[in-house]
Amino acid sequence: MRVKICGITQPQQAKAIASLGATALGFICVPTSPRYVTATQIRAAVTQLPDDIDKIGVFANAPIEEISQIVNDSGLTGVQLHGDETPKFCHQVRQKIPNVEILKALRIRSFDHLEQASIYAQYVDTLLLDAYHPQQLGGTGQTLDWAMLEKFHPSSPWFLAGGLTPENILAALNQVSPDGIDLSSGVEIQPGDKDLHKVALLFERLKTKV
Ligand SMILES: O=C(O)c1ccccc1N[C@@H]1O[C@H](COP(=O)(O)O)[C@@H](O)[C@H]1O
Repeated sequence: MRVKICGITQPQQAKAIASLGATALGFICVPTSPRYVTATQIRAAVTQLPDDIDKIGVFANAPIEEISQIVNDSGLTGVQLHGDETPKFCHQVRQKIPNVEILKALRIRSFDHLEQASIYAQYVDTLLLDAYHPQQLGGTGQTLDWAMLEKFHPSSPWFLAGGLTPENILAALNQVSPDGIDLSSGVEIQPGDKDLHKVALLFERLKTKV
């Protein structure tokens, strides 16, 4: 299973989290976020990471030119579209930067909202389900109703996100079977400052999952 730790701001923490077992690291490219990092900051972390770690930039309603420029400048290998991007926009991003993984984050409000996922699955590589918050785009620590996802089997791989922690991860994975998990505030001391003890505990807990 893929494990993405998101909201990385410090190169040393990026290296440590990769060596603890993360398969992907996320960098927030949304200027209003307390976890925001510039392309230069991302590059400083990316250049110290092994090739087999996915480096995902998180964007929300950013213009395609800006996404493309940041990918080129930073060495990101994937982009997570976390705003109100349409399927058409996702398709245009793929055409502009074809060799980069495209993840579409959907902030799920209700069971009906899950239907959107099948539409997006045609245009992106990977889906990511996050909890809906009326004021914040992400990194909220709010969990999804996992029971709602028990029968969620989209045609593309998908990540479970939203309020995951070392404490609740096994309960979540007992209810749903995603291809990957994504944690941010659940493994932090404060926004952008990861708690390496919590990250280590997460991987200890995941090892007990059969
Ligand atoms: O983390 C942020 O500040 C952020 C800002 C804008 C869009 C997305 C953001 N984070 C993403 O939110 C999810 C879930 O986070 P959490 O585990 O509930 O704290 C995760 O995918 C982050 O990439």
